Amino acid sequence: MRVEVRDLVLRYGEKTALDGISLSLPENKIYGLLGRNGSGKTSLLSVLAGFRRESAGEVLVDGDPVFENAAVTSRISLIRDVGETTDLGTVDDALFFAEWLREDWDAEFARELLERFKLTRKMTVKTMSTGQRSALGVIIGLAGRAPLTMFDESYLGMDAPARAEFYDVLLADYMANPRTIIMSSHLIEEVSPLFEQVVIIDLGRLVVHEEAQTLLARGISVTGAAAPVDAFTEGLTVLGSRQLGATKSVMVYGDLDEARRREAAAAGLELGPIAMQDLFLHLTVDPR
Ligand SMILES: Nc1ncnc2c1ncn2[C@@H]1O[C@H](COP(=O)(O)OP(=O)(O)OP(=O)(O)O)[C@@H](O)[C@H]1O
Repeated sequence: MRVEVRDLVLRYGEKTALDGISLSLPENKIYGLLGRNGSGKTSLLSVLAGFRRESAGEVLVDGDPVFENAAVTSRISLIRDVGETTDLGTVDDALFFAEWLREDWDAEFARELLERFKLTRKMTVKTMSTGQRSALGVIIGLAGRAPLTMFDESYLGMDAPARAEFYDVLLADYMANPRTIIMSSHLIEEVSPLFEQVVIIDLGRLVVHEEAQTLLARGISVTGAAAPVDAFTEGLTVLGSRQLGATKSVMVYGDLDEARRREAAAAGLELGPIAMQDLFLHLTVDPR
């Protein structure tokens, strides 16, 4: 499903959580939604899922408004963080409910996922560990095959091997059954290889919406003797810098054409990539 958001504002009383976000997400891609704590990720996903009504602006999924539109919301799945499924009975009850809710539910796939994540149908959700509850959320999200599926940090409770398993399964299933997937996460380095496009929000505003590869290509570290590094990076958008003795490394954000790259080489400077995590840190404001 394709998502169009225009001038979206969401207020909680006096608090403005989303402050005029416009976004256009073509269908059948995997999107990463990144932002610091309190930047508005959960708020945005809640509005996209129709859990909350926008205070202003427009939210369209496949061209239709979302809020109180069952025909659209029945095809949207938002898997939130752990804990929200705690008052359900057993795993079997949770799966039964999910199957009833989701028209594209794949019962065989759900069975396979239960085995992969080592859950049994008899387990009582309330007494399951955090990681097991996360896994249940992930199973419901994957087997639901909703045309718009969103994971709001839902897999953070799982341990590293379980998360790796989730990423593998997600990618394989997405290839076989393309759909629009939005994932919010704090584990940027870990999940960023999955993203085709990245959306970064900060303080309720859109900071970046880019192809992941383009975003990574725009982040460049320039390393060498301090004086030529300073001369080369003057006028560029500098994200941060480090100096060790006479060697300086400056992170810049922008497009460097071939001529500029040759110029750097001629000045004895080394150009290198920046990790997604570093780009993220420097493109957003520390809320503390
Ligand atoms: N129900 C609410 N009532 C009042 N303010 C809220 C409510 N929910 C969220 N907020 C505020 O709105 C802002 C955005 O919150 P949101 O939960 O969307 O951020 P987030 O990016 O998902 O954060 P995190 O990464 O910490 O989960 C925050 O300042 C938060 O305090």
